[in-house]
Amino acid sequence: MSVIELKDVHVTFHEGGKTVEAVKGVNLLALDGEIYGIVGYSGAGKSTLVRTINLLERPTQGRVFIDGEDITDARGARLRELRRKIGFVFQGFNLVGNLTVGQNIQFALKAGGWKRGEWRERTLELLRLVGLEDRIDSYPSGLSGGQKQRVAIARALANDPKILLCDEATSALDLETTQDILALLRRINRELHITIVFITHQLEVAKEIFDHVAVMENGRIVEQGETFDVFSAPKHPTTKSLVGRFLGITLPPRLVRSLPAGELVELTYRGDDALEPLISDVARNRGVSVNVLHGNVEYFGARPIGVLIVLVSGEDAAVAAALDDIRGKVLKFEVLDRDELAAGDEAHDGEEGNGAEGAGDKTIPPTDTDKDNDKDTDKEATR
Ligand SMILES: Nc1ncnc2c1ncn2[C@@H]1O[C@H](COP(=O)(O)OP(=O)(O)OP(=O)(O)O)[C@@H](O)[C@H]1O
Repeated sequence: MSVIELKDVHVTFHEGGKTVEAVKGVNLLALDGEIYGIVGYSGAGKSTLVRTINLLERPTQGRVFIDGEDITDARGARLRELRRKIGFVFQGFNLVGNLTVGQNIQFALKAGGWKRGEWRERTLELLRLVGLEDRIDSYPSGLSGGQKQRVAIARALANDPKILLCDEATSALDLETTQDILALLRRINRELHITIVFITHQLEVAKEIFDHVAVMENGRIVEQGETFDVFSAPKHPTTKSLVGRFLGITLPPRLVRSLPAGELVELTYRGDDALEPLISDVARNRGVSVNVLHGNVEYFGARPIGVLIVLVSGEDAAVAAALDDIRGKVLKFEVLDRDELAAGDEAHDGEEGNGAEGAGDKTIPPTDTDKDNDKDTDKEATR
């Protein structure tokens, strides 16, 4: 296990007379044995940052520490030794096409100084770990994307690294294969006690395995913390945008146009908070009607975050009081602009279907509060 610390790291590229400040003064601390994730949109500087950890990219300023040792100036044999202890998994697998699976791994074993007589046994051990011992003699071209990534992971583990760096390691894979690779990485993290730094632009990956997450934007870390805390109450606009896109739910314009009068509100809440009783209480106490139009619950680790779109109707004063009651009880409260939603993209509307019934599998047609609350509870219970 290992602790990684970056102190005020900058990376500046000079290319064709242009200067690109890819990383601008990043401080980062990944603790022993955790899965530390970095998320951000394309071009934020994630790849450049993660590559400074094994000095594939040298900081133009700042220091890199592994287990308290300043490695920033490591070269020659010391650098090779460091790189052996820091495995790297790439988005594009980077397997050598004219070598078999076994030979790809043995390439790393040779570089790591393993004796030739040990290669086969060690290769089989690594392939067993990733569930591919029967493919030792296959060529990469005969493997699926997920299998190639498993081989790449086995290769990255060849020299018993203490740290594994994953650069968009699942971005080239479909959802199901992504889940398998994430489960494998989590097992490696837990069983082999390897600290993992994982960068991705996919929140579905981040929410699954990150213990700690840092959000990167324009070369800087703009927000970080425990994954659930960051995603359940995002503060920086970039985090809000990432989470909003991920959790985001939209109402078909045709449905919005057909709704009765009332305030349309989007509520984001911790899924383990009981929102349904609150909504029922508010509806009863304030004499208003609250219809749940749409709902989504996503799990971040083991903990859920929910989003509901509700329509609150009744006397103006009662609706205002009901909204006040709800506002303080949720993570995020946003009154939606009905006119804007109603004027939305007609093509999208058509795709989604003709109103509530055909409005996509996340949309719930307007019904009474209790019935919809049951649906939402069921949704959580089946996960
Ligand atoms: N070797 C390089 N030379 C010049 N500019 C570079 C180099 N590597 C990266 N950059 C630039 O640095 C910035 C950050 O790139 P980086 O790849 O680190 O971002 P990212 O968040 O990983 O995005 P992506 O997921 O698209 O790779 C970009 O503007 C990129 O064009």
